Amino acid sequence: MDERIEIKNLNVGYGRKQVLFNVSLSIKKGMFGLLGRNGAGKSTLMKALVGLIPIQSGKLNVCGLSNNDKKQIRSIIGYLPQEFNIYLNMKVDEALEYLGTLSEIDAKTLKSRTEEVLELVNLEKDRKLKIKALSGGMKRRLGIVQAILHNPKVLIVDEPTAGLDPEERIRFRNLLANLAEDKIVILSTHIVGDIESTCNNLAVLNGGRIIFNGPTDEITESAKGYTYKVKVPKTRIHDFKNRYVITSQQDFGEYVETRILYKGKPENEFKRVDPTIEDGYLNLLYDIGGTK
Ligand SMILES: Nc1ncnc2c1ncn2[C@@H]1O[C@H](COP(=O)(O)OP(=O)(O)OP(=O)(O)O)[C@@H](O)[C@H]1O
Repeated sequence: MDERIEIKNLNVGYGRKQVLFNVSLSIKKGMFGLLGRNGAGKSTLMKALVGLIPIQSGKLNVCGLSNNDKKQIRSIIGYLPQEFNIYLNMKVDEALEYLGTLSEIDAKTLKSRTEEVLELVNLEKDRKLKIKALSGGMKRRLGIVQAILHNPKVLIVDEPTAGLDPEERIRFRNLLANLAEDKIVILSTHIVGDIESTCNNLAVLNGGRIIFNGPTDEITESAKGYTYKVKVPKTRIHDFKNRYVITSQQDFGEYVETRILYKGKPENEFKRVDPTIEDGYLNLLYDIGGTK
């Protein structure tokens, strides 16, 4: 079976409100990042892929299955929605048994698969805990368990690291990267760091349109030659902020060290630096010309 997701000229909306406009993407095995501001349409795209909302027009093909084969598509996709809060009063193992049965996994396979996956996400010792007693990070890992119980070819995770502490965030990213060795994993997020450390390819969605689709390095390169560090005296900072796109700043008392994106002729005190993926992303989001 073809291990690719092909999306062509996809249009999706809610009632009269159109949210996705002519989205086209080709996604292959490994980790793929979908980056965009809040409200850009990431969750809508994820839901359309899983078949939870209808598409207005366009084509979807998931590993050889077209969007008309909804039931079959669901059987090869695992999905962790943004809000994952199921069966709070059930114990971890009870919930998995229930979910596995709903997915029509036979009892013997379910038992061995549950063991395997709980171990993979390091929750094997917590199987007797009630779901409401799990921490945010544990709950997210349980979310992955329910999504991969039926061993899908595709795993879709929507904003999975929001609210996690740094250690749990790294653990979660590594887990996804391991899973991506033999699956298509789509990670939707507005956190640039999540993409930077795990995804070789990404798309940026802005206002329901794809504004970038390509290798992660390429987005970083887009800000090359336009990224500067500038030490700005406190007395000038207000005016400076009005003129330039500041991507970060650090206060050193007498002066503020800023990082800016700027395409005009630099001033003497501008020190050119190598861009990060965040600079590249912001360069795309803002239409950066000369000064603001
Ligand atoms: N059920 C719905 N009915 C009507 N409009 C909706 C619905 N769900 C989402 N929208 C709208 O669609 C647009 C895209 O929302 P979506 O949740 O897909 O964005 P997102 O990129 O996932 O954002 P976030 O990171 O905040 O979840 C927003 O304007 C939102 O208000």
